[in-house]
Amino acid sequence: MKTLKIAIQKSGRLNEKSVELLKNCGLNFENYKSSLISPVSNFPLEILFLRDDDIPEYVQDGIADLGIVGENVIQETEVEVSYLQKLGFGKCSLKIAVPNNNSINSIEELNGKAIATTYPVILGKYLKEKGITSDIRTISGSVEISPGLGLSDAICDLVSTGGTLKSNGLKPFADVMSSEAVLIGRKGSEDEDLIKELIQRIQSVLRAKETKYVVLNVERKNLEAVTALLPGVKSPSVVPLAEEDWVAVHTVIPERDFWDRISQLKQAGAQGIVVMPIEKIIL
Ligand SMILES: Nc1ncnc2c1ncn2[C@@H]1O[C@H](COP(=O)(O)OP(=O)(O)OP(=O)(O)O)[C@@H](O)[C@H]1O
Ligand SMILES: O=P(O)(O)OC[C@H]1O[C@H](OP(=O)(O)OP(=O)(O)O)[C@H](O)[C@@H]1O
Ligand SMILES: [Mg+2]
Repeated sequence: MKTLKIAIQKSGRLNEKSVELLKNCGLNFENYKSSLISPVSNFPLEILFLRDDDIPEYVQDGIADLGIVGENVIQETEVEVSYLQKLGFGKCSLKIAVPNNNSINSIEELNGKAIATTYPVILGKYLKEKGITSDIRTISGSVEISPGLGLSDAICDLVSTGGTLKSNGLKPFADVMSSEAVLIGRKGSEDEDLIKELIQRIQSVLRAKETKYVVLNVERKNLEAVTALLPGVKSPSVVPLAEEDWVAVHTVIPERDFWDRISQLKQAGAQGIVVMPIEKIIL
């Protein structure tokens, strides 16, 4: 049987979450990064630990069948790959930022200005679309210090909390793109059975993360009001309790509006609400 290869980041922002996701999919492997390649003992898969910048091309060229990498890196490397699944971590935005005391107030004022970035391709396309010509200065890291050093008037870099911008006296100015980690595959790989199986496992883990398992007690006379608040569930399980006229309801609730839903359930008569994490949801 064919052995698949999946490329993940060796170390950095996406490494831990990528390893966690694959382990949650029931894949057994040693996380020895020094070996750079780790066989999975219970699935025909090998894990390649790489610099994130190299992952899109490895996948495009078929050296790896799959990869986990930020959308920003895919756009920057301009590869032809299939986007198979958004993964919900590594969320950040690529932004243009300027020094706090800077007088740049509109995007047009970036004309003729120097912008330092590690994302010259994405920034170049963005500026072109806006009809702006700036001097893009490509550097490989620590972009935020470049205005302070007199190397540029503005920067274009990834932002999540905004802490790095703030501590370098910069303010965000324009959103270029938002990004998160995604599973990518070689073009056409989505039709392969082993890849379909892996995607299905990943989706079952992601679905479970978005949902909580809830057990609550309710008096029969309030059962209808309580179940009316659980529209997403086909048919919650209703189990009789030793105490007559009382039942236990087992259901799942989306993480998104969890606390709102819980307070509505309480108002409708739910009591003794127990909430449990879900490991996987397989449709
Ligand atoms: N502050 C952040 N918050 C959330 N996600 C981020 C943040 N910064 C970067 N990312 C995402 O994580 C990815 C990896 O970031 P990291 O800083 O580890 O990259 P790197 O230094 O280029 O690593 P490598 O050594 O693999 O080349 C980025 O491409 C982006 O998609
Ligand atoms: O908005 P914040 O939460 O402060 O995050 C933004 C910072 O995170 C990333 O760098 P990282 O810390 O990954 O270091 P690196 O550039 O050396 O990889 C990015 O390049 C920013 O510098
Ligand atoms: Mg990198």
